Amino acid sequence: MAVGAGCAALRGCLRVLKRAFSQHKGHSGKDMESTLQSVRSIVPPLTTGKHKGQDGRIGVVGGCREYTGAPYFAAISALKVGADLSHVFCTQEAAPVIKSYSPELIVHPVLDSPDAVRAVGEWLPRLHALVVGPGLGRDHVLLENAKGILEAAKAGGIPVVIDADGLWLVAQQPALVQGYPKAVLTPNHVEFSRLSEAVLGEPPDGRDRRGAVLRLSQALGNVTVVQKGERDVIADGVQVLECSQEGSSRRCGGQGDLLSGSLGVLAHWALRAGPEKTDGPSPLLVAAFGACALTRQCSRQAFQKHGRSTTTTDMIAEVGPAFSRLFED
Ligand SMILES: NC(=O)C1=CN([C@@H]2O[C@H](COP(=O)(O)OP(=O)(O)OC[C@H]3O[C@@H](n4cnc5c(N)ncnc54)[C@H](O)[C@@H]3O)[C@@H](O)[C@H]2O)[C@@H](O)CC1
Ligand SMILES: Nc1ncnc2c1ncn2[C@@H]1O[C@H](COP(=O)(O)OP(=O)(O)OP(=O)(O)O)[C@@H](O)[C@H]1O
Ligand SMILES: [Mg+2]
Repeated sequence: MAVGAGCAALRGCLRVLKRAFSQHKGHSGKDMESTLQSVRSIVPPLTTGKHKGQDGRIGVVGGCREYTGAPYFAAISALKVGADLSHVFCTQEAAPVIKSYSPELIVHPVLDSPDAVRAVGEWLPRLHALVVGPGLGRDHVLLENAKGILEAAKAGGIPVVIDADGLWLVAQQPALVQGYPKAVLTPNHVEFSRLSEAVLGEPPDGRDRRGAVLRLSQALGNVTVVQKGERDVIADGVQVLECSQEGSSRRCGGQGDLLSGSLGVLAHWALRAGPEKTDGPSPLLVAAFGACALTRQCSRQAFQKHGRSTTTTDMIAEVGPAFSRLFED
């Protein structure tokens, strides 16, 4: 018993040392392959003995008058990656639009109601992960409701992926995610600058992206941060990974939504598998790397077929084949 506990502690120490040593070095092709292998280890097997919901019940908080595509892209991506149920919590006006895109999503028209936080809160215990922000918009009432939902998710220990206007909210109130170990932020270039200025009081150093992402992550109490770009840079306060999986030169809107929706499922799978399985990088680093690689591979495959006319819908059609290619072959 004591020997077993000692071995587990030693393995834990070795993991931390390995992570600390890899903090400053580049991420080579060999590292990429070993991280992809870690992603493969968290993917749950498809077996006949499972019940609906076991492989993931994901919620997306977003969808308003202006933006109905973003929450749809995030929620459908979660399903296509392998979640069993995908919910969207949006405004009353956005709900019929999102429902009409897909009969597969469960759409709750609650986000602009006076008791939005209670209504979503009732669902939270049934969700494995929450994606906050795609298509949320910047309306004050919606942001306040998203804030209440985020606080309830934290109180319930639910993993949260924060993207798009959810990051706008966090830039106004960084304390919302400060030190929450199950949070992942997925800023694009502009969102990253905004967050850095809000949290660190200065714009990021563009010559040292790895350092800039690590500093933001540390300042937020080791929250996982994914800076999207030509290469995706991912840090969890201790270690930095880069994903340079080949994507495409198409920069149509919605690709980030595919990433955040996929990450919702992968975060759940990775945390469930735990650090013993991911062996080296933390579960959320592995999940984030997996979502980045998958999004870029979808972009590559869609671009091979559609070239300049590639849109996010074409990329979503590639989620299945891209996932198999990266994580199952
Ligand atoms: N079909 C839809 O419904 C979509 C809705 N979206 C939503 O639109 C809302 C606003 O999102 P935005 O991403 O526009 O955020 P912002 O409103 O903060 O705008 C960011 C601006 O930065 C620019 N930008 C992005 N990457 C850049 C880079 N590398 N260098 C320089 N400029 C860069 C963009 O063109 C954009 O104008 C969010 O709610 C988002 O989810 C997007 O997700 C796209 C798809
Ligand atoms: N210059 C680039 N070259 C290759 N891939 C890129 C480039 N910029 C972004 N990407 C990839 O595109 C995906 C989305 O990143 P992007 O910066 O477009 O997010 P976003 O602006 O939040 O998207 P959205 O329109 O969904 O809000 C990520 O997987 C990222 O790796
Ligand atoms: Mg975005």
